[in-house]
Amino acid sequence: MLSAQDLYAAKILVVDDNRDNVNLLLAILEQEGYSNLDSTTSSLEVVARHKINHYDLIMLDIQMPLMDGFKVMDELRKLEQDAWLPVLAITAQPEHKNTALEAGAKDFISKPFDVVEIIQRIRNMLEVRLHFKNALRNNAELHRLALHDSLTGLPNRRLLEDRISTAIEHAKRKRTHVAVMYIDLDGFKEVNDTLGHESGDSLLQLVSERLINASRGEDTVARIGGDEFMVVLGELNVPEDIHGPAQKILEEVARPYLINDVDVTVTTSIGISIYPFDAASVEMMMSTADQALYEAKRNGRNCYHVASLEPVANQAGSPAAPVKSAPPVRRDIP
Ligand SMILES: Nc1nc2c(ncn2[C@@H]2O[C@H](COP(=O)(O)OP(=O)(O)OP(=O)(O)O)[C@@H](O)[C@H]2O)c(=O)[nH]1
Repeated sequence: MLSAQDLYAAKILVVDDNRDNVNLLLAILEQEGYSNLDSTTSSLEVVARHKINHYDLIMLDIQMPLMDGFKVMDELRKLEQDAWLPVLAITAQPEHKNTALEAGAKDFISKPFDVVEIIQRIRNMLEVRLHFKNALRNNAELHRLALHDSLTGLPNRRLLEDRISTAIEHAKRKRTHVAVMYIDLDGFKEVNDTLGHESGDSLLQLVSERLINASRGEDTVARIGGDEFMVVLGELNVPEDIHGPAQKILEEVARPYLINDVDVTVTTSIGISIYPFDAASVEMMMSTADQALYEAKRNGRNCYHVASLEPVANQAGSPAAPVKSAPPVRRDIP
């Protein structure tokens, strides 16, 4: 819903080469309660100012020297390609009214000014403009929600698949490697069972932050459900480059968390697939990483397993010691 506060805070630009007309319109607007007002007598300034200020309404005189209102609207339309041109044309010439509407103005006011009419037309236009802006904002929010996990704000599976696909395309062109890490917390169910679901949620949020901190800005960290996350690392020069990030994630996640004054520790297991060795498609990358995760769990948890590589034996009696895969055998990129 649009509030009176929203309406009166709308950004309005008054453009007329006659300073008296500008002052009169500003006085009418101020008297009505509008507080975010700007003005100019130079039509040449309108586009540059709109670029910076994104006005909700531009009251634009049509007959002006150097650049008339029609030319100004031509330029404004280039800025507002998918949007709604917030122009209220001002004209003394009856024959300009239709032309102004055809040129993109949403409405017009005539000179000499009729104050009651001006106030109503401004209000009508602003209502449409502000509803339009809200709709755009809501659309953007819906789009964000469709692609992100609501608990952690991380990309969800849908966005993740897109990112893996882009990373593979990039790697094909650059002849580099992509790694997909399938990350699953060890014994997370026990946290829920002993501390409650809310603490479990907090832990998932804190783990998300740790994963982001342990990754590069260009990597994608996603939550794909429950206590399962994925990290996509692009532009690996050699497959061996995965050992550092995997080890870092194991260590970061394993540092203690303070949740409602309780120290909580949790470890994680990671399955890793590497393009182009393990898989050439998004689905295969994810399912191969899943199988590798199964191996990591089987190997004692708190470790990572790279699908294409053979793991070395777990260090007996030391659950905290990660099982590392053997150094990879170098293969040429197909
Ligand atoms: N708090 C919380 N719990 C969740 C959420 N989604 C799933 N879970 C719980 O997370 C647990 C995940 O199950 P598992 O992966 O089998 O649990 P685990 O103890 O980590 O098992 P391992 O991976 O074998 O170590 C289940 O108990 C789910 O109920 C959530 O959004 N919040």
